[in-house]
Amino acid sequence: MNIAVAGTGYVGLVTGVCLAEHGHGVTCVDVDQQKVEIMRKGISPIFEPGLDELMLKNMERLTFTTDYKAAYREADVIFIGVGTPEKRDGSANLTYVYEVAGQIAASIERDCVVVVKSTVPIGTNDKIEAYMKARLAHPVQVWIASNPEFLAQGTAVQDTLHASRIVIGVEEDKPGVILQEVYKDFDAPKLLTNRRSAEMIKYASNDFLALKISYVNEIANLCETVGADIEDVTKGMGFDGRIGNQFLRAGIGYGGSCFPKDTKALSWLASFNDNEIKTIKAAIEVNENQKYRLIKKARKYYEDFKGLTVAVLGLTFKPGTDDLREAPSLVNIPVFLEDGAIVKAWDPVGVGNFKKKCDGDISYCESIEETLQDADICFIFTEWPQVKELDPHIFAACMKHPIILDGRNCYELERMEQAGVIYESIGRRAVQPAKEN
Ligand SMILES: NC(=O)C1=CN([C@@H]2O[C@H](COP(=O)(O)OP(=O)(O)OC[C@H]3O[C@@H](n4cnc5c(N)ncnc54)[C@H](O)[C@@H]3O)[C@@H](O)[C@H]2O)C=CC1
Ligand SMILES: O=C(O)[C@H]1O[C@H](OP(=O)(O)OP(=O)(O)OC[C@H]2O[C@@H](n3ccc(=O)[nH]c3=O)[C@H](O)[C@@H]2O)[C@H](O)[C@@H](O)[C@@H]1O
Repeated sequence: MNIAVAGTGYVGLVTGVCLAEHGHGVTCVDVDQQKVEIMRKGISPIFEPGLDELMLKNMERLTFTTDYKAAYREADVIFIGVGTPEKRDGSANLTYVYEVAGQIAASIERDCVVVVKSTVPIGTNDKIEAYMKARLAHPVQVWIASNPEFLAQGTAVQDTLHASRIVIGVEEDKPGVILQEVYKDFDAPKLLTNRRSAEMIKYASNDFLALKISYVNEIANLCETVGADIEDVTKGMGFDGRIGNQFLRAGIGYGGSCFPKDTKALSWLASFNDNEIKTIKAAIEVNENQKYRLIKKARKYYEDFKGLTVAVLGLTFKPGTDDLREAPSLVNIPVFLEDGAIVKAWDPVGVGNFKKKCDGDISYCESIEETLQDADICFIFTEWPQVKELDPHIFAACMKHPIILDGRNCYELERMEQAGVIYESIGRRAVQPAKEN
C-alpha cells in the first residue's frame, strides 16, 4: 500500500516511521524544507527516544519531501497529522488541516482514504469530507476516516508500536477495511466506530486525564492545609483498580501541546452547543492557578525576586521531550525576570526551544551544580532523572540560601531534612532545617 503522511511533527513523523517499521512504504510531507533536509539524512528533527534509530533502520521505506502533489497523487492512504493549535477563544484552529485537505483534493488521481489523525472537534471529519469533495481535481473516490492518536511525547515510539488501542472511525465499510489492513501487524486492540464517536473518544480521553490531574492537585493543596501527605494519599488511592495508579502525580499543573488546548476546545464546543461542561471548565481553572503555586509559596521567604539569584531546574513541560508548549517554566520565569532576578537555568534538551520562546536575560548552565552555585532560591519545574537522582546535600553545598521549591515532588522529605535545606513541594509539609539552640 502506498502511504503518505502530512506533517512530520510528534504525531506525523512517529506514525510514518512506525508504519515503515511494519513494512509500509511511506512518504512524509512537510512544508518545512529545513526539517525535510534533516530527515533525509536519517535524523529526527524532534527529540523523541528511539526515533532516530527506528528512522535509520527504515530509511529505505521512507521518503521525505515538501512536494505534496507528488506524494499524494498516487497514495492509497493519506494520514493528516498537522497541528490543531488553540485559537484565542479556546476553539481549535483547523487552518492547517483544511490546508492539507485542499492540497490532497487538488492532487489525488486515484481512490484514496484520507485519515484524520490530528485532534479535531467532533463533526470536523464530516466537514472535511464535504470540503474535499467540492474541490476534487480528478473524478476519484475519497473516503474520510478518523483515527485519533494517543501517543505521549517522550514515549511516542513505544506508544505507537504498542498502542493502548487503535480507534478507527468510518461511515462506510471500505475505508474501515483498508485501515484494518494498514494496521494489521500492530499488536493493539482495535475499535471500529463512527467518525463522531472516534473524534469524541480522543477529547474525552485527554480531558479525563487532565481532570484527574487537576483533581489530584486540588486534593494536594488541601493536604497541605490539613496536614496530610499527597504522596501517601495517591499511593493509597492507586491500590483501587477502579481509580488506577496512573496520572495521580500532584504537581505544578499539566502542560504540553494537548491537555491545555484539548480541554479548552471541548469546553468551547460544549458551550457552542449550549451544553456547558462544568468538570472540564473547573479542571482548566485549577490548572491555571496551579502553575503559580510555587511562586505563592516563595513569597513566604522573599517578598519579591529583585536582585536574587534564582536557579531553575527543568524547562520542558515534562521529562523525555524538548517540547516547551504550555510548560510551567514559561509563565514562572518571566515573573522572576520582571521582578529583577538573576536567572540561571538548566535543562538537558529544552534550552534551544526555550530561547525561541523567551528572550529574557538568562544564564543557561551546563550542569545542575553550576546552576545552583550561589543561588538564593531554586525552582524545579521538570522531574528529569538527573534532578531526581541528585544528592540533596548538593543544594546545601552549592546554594547561598538553600531554599528549594519543587513543583514535581522529586525528593523524599526525610532526605531533604537530612540535607538541612528548606524544601517546599506540592501537597506535603514544608521541610525547615532544625533550629539550633
Ligand atoms: N504531540 C502529541 O503528543 C500529540 C498530538 N496529537 C495531535 O496531533 C496533531 C499534530 O500534533 P503534533 O505532531 O504535536 O504537531 P507539530 O506541531 O509537532 O507538527 C505539525 C507539523 O505539520 C507541518 N505542517 C503544517 N502545515 C503542513 C502542510 N500543509 N503540509 C504538511 N505539513 C504541514 C508543520 O511544519 C509541522 O512539522 C495535533 O492535532 C495534536 O493535537 C495527538 C496525540 C499526541
Ligand atoms: O493528545 C496528546 O497530545 C497526548 O497528550 C498526553 O500526552 P503528553 O501531553 O505528551 O504528556 P503526558 O505524559 O500526558 O503529560 C502531560 C502533562 O501532565 C502532567 N502530568 C502527568 C501525569 C500526572 O500524574 N501528573 C501530571 O502533572 C505532565 O507533567 C505534563 O505536563 C496524553 O498522555 C496522550 O495520551 C495524548 O495522546
